[in-house]
Amino acid sequence: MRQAMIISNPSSGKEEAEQYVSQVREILESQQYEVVVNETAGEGDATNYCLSACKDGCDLVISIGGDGTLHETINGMMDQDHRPRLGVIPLGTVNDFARALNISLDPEEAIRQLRSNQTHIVDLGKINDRLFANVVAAGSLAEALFSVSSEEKSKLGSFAYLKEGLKDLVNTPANHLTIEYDGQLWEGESPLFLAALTNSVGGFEKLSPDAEVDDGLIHCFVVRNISVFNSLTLGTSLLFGSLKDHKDVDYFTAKEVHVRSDEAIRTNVDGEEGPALPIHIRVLPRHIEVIIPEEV
Ligand SMILES: Nc1ncnc2c1ncn2[C@@H]1O[C@H](COP(=O)(O)OP(=O)(O)OP(=O)(O)O)[C@@H](O)[C@H]1O
Repeated sequence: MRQAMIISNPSSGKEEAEQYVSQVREILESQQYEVVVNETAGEGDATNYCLSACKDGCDLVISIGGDGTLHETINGMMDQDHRPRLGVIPLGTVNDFARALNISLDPEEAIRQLRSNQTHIVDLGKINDRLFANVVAAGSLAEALFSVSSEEKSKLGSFAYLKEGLKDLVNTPANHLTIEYDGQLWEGESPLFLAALTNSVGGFEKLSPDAEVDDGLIHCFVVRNISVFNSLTLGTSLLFGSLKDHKDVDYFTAKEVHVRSDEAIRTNVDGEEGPALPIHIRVLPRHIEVIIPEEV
């Protein structure tokens, strides 16, 4: 019999994971899976559960939770030769990974979509010694953007990021960054460096429109030191998705990126606090197979 593991975070979203677990279990059992359910109790649990799923040769792992739970889940697959197929039931406020794969943001619909026979083999990224599914952000503006509380995020959705970001943009100091990518160099002042694997960043689905989930590329955006005057147009670009064409933004793609600074700069990885600079990012092309909805 095929084996499936459900990893569910009872604290995600509106704390409604429990009611979805039985619906997911029902679908998997109807597909002849033997199902194990693991609820997370805190940080690291989803990683440990997924690691044991890899080691036990499990066929399928379903992550029920927000981007944080998904991030922890995929980290259980690090350095594993056997990586189970992945299903995603999004319960968070942003849900970038689900957005990028056209998985419904309505959990009940996403559960129905698990019956799909279609999968997509997608890239993952590695930052220092951990994996990421979506985005790495660094710089003072990233710190401002990602310091939004969960409550505020739930209330305002993606716009919370923008609201906080714009408020701080004018006063955000730039940091001196040195970015080496595929043998090239970018050096200068920047309040924000973004490295995206998918088109959806912070809930903005058009922010990185050229990024395909399996293109083997890291899509990098470096915001150059911006004047007060330009902060408004940059905000509009964040909203309407022309970030890479903005005159104060440098855009490039790479397979491998090193970012360093003499200043102490924290990063944000898939919406969670990440390592401080220096960072080494590389793409792991077509690394995991994810269940996606059938095309209609
Ligand atoms: N039982 C639990 N109680 C409280 N926190 C938990 C529990 N299990 C896991 N966690 C923590 O929850 C965090 C992940 O939350 P997740 O991102 O999935 O949901 P969310 O915060 O609702 O989503 P979003 O960030 O998109 O709003 C992780 O930091 C993890 O350590």
